[in-house]
Amino acid sequence: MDLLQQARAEIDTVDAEMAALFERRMRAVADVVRYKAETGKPVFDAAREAAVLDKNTARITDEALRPYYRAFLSDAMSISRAYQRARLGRDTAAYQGVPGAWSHIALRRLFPFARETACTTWGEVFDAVQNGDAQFGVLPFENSNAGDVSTVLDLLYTHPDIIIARMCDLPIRQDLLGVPGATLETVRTVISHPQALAQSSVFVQQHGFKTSTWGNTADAARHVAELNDPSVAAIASAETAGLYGLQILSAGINADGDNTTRFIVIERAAAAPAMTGEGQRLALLFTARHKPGQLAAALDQIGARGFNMECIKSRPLPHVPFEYYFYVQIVCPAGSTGAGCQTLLDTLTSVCSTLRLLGAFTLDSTEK
Ligand SMILES: C=C(O[C@@H]1C=C(C(=O)O)C=C[C@H]1O)C(=O)O
Repeated sequence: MDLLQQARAEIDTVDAEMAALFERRMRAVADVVRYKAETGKPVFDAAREAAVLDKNTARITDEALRPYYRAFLSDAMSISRAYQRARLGRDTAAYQGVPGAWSHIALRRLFPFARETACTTWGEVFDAVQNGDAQFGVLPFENSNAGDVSTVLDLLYTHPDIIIARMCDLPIRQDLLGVPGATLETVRTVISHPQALAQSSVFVQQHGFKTSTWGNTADAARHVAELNDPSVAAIASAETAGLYGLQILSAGINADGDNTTRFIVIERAAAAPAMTGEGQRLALLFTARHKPGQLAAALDQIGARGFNMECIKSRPLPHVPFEYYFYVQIVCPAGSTGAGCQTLLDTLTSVCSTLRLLGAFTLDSTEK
């Protein structure tokens, strides 16, 4: 047996043992499901997961393997949550748009096992989560080029029962999609959303394509599939090609290679978001008194306690002319705990005129 065969034989043995252990773990998770069904407790328990990760990572003797084991266990718990949600019937996720839209792609990467529900507007996504038709809503929050999605921020402000449960960044890559048999040589016209056309204008000009604007990228792809004409192509995502049976004629044609959209997952809060400190971000919404230095006093407290402010956004208060609210996102420092976060919040409560903890979450990546 050569080295590869030997190693694979060992991996097969380990996998067989892990398959049995996986089933055993999931049987225990099924008991947790029964408990959560009876008590109505949320599936996700941030404090428990942080403790599980720390306790078990410390058991790994090879230090170089620790971060990999942490990621492995973190994935195992994410699968455990997906299983629990499915068993509890709490696995519906809402998004705005049509299949293949960027929100839909973000949803699929975040919740690969979820039941999906499409909404026409961002407000409808909030309604679905608010009234329990969906457990989660996936919404765009900010784009690295186009900036804030202010309407979504205002909807967060006006829905006090809703929290940000997760946040993730999705790189936006536009591809040229055509029907089977189409090539770069057969294409004459390219259709897409104006923004996608603008992002890909250098490529489009180089090839001398005519352009035509469309309501959104996913619909453009659907239209190209329906036309079944090799002279018409769409600019959309690779995922959209799969949905509508199109081929990728050219990948990554947008010139703005660092274009990234930050998405949030919203959830109806059963309780205040659980703060665990290190590794988390806190999202705060607050208003400040009309006195000199009030905003600075709040920000000073954040800095003085070692929390790094990642962003601050200011928006007009809904229905109160020329008054403003602030959204602040901060990173919990290394070594910080839930108690340290609570102390910061208590201090801010005395400095701000209103304060709401909108979320305590980790910033996920949608890229594997
Ligand atoms: C199993 C549970 O549910 C979730 C999944 C966990 C796991 O798989 O270990 C841990 C905490 C929860 O986020 C639990 O609450 O114990």
